[in-house]
Amino acid sequence: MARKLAAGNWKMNGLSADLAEIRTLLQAPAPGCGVLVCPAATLVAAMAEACAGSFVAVGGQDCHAAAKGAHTGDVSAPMLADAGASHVILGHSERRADHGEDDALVKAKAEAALAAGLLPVICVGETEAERDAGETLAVVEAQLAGSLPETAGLVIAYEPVWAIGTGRTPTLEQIAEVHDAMRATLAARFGAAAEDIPLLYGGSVKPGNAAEIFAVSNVDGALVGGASLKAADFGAIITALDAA
Ligand SMILES: O=C(CO)COP(=O)(O)O
Repeated sequence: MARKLAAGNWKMNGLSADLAEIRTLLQAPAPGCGVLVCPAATLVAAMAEACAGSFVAVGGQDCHAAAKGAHTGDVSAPMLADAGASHVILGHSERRADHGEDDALVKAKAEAALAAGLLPVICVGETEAERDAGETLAVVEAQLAGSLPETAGLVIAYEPVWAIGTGRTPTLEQIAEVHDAMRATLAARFGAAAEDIPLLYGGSVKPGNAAEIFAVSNVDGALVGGASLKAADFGAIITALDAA
């Protein structure tokens, strides 16, 4: 069984004053599930310091495929690890859309992350047009085939693009269909190790819908955007996962 994981993606939000939300989160008793928060690169070191020795792990939101070099504005996996990160989100649909990232680049970044000792959180998911065309499983399978690293030390997040920041979510049956298919694909690829890969759902997860999503087959947690910014909301989602 994969360890359950509640992950927060702060996206391009958060100034140093917002670390107060993390300090509030840390006042709760440590849950049994894993907890991860991924702030912008500017906050990784300060958040890692605030979370040192606590139940909250810290991650980046992207890394370059190279360990260092002439890549102005980019951050490498060793830099994130050096700042105290243990994870890095890769292939988020916002990066695929905003920066033209394709599966091959996501895979190269994942290999770089693993080489630096970071656990990649690889994001996949269909657009609304792809779902309407009945292509959801094919799109997700192709993204997994193209973007996974060679080894099974990773986390996968299924994030339908049309559910991100919209307040809309797939039905529980639709989530189960994709998560079951992803587990089967991972088993074919990695064998028994696939059971240990946490499969997160992401897209408009809130305190009000978390419990029902966490009860879905092969859902091991969530990658939470907007509702991870406030300790009260993210704390409620963590509590729901812990109880699932
Ligand atoms: O993209 C997401 C997490 O990576 C989901 O964002 P929201 O939870 O704001 O819909």
